[in-house]
Amino acid sequence: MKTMIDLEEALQLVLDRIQPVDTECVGIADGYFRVLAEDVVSQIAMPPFARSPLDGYAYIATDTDPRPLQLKVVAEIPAGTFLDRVIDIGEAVKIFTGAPIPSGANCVVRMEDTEAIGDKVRIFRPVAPGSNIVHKGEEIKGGDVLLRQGFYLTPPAVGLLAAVGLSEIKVYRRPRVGLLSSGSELMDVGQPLNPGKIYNSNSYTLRGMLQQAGCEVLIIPIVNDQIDDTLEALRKVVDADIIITTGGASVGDYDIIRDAFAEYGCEMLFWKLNLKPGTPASVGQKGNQFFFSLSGNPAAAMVTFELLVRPALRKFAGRRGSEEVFPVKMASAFNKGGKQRRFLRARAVFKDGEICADLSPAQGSGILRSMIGSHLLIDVPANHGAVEVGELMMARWITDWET
Ligand SMILES: Nc1nc2c(c(=O)[nH]1)N[C@H]1C(S)=C(S)[C@@H](COP(=O)(O)OP(=O)(O)OC[C@H]3O[C@@H](n4cnc5c(N)ncnc54)[C@H](O)[C@@H]3O)O[C@H]1N2
Ligand code: MOO
Repeated sequence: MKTMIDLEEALQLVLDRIQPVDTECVGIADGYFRVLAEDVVSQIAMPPFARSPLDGYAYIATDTDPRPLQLKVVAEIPAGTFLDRVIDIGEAVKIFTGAPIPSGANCVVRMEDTEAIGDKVRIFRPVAPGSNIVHKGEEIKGGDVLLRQGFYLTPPAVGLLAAVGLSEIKVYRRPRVGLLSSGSELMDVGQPLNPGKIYNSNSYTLRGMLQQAGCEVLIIPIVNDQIDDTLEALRKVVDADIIITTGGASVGDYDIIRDAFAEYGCEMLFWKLNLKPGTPASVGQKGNQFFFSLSGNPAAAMVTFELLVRPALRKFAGRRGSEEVFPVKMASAFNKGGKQRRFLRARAVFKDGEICADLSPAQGSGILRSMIGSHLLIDVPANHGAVEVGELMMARWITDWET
């Protein structure tokens, strides 16, 4: 088994073996945060007809209209209706925002620049031909590919599906992820804390991150530092695509997770990443199931989730693209240079006209609070030395984005 490998090598080892999950059809209201399994082509234009963006009057403008211009009002078109008649020169139609432009009209003047006088309208500021018309298909043409296979369906993307009248879509099934917190010191919330124990927070943190990533989460009750108990727990989630454990990952006598994985029949792909925090992570595979062992330290578990598990989830879920990395200017310093590559948690702040990275004051791998309000992971290469204010560092977002 490989050990102490670079993140990129670890990702390659894992991603090369992952196949996307199968697909299913769902109603679009069940499509949020799912991944499209087909290209979506619009059958209709949007808007489906030329429409008015204003409340006002539609008429036939010329380049030589007098000021004011007086026209006869021959009809009214509230939104949701249409006028079954062509309008002529000298005529106007009272029209409301979102209503179809009547045949013949070539402009809309806004209500505020007009005055109604009986069945006439006086237009103080006549507009040029073509003014204030939203053309048919301005946003979407019939036959346009709206969204590609592999697209992560954000709320506006689901809105777009609705806008073109789609009620069902083909998506990848949600990856099923079993979540196991290992540690004899752990207790679940809802009971008084016993001596030497701590509350299990990792299951709650990771559960939410998995839900946001569009996964179905199977929570496995806390498991003691015992191989037999761990094996029994693993057998309960045989239909999970991925199993994530936290704790028991390092070198202590009670760090039994790797042994449990091996005894369960996993081929171990690697143990230990050459980075901090979260060094003792490992990944195993048994058939189509993948097993991620993350550090029990709460912030380390989150960071390695971002670096290692999230890209794997993307591939499982059928998503396109990969996490973006980009340079960001540092708004604060970090003096503890080290031999190992390190990912620092930072808040994205606006400073001197730029978005900068302000480091969380606590960077310990056990400090969960350091993740709250942190938006970025700053990649500090091995042997980089101190990180200085104003220095440009490579960063990635801590969250899920469509790409
Ligand atoms: N002799 C060595 N000791 C350690 C090494 C090493 O290389 N040599 N590595 C250290 C590093 S780095 C890390 S990271 C941790 C990883 O330890 P484990 O993954 O085995 O995690 P645990 O020991 O089980 O837990 C660490 C810490 O986190 C707390 N924890 C565990 N699970 C949860 C949970 N579900 N919710 C909240 N908190 C949790 C646990 O109580 C510990 O305090 O090992 C170092 N040691
Ligand atoms: O690899 Mo550990 O998370 O630094 O303490």
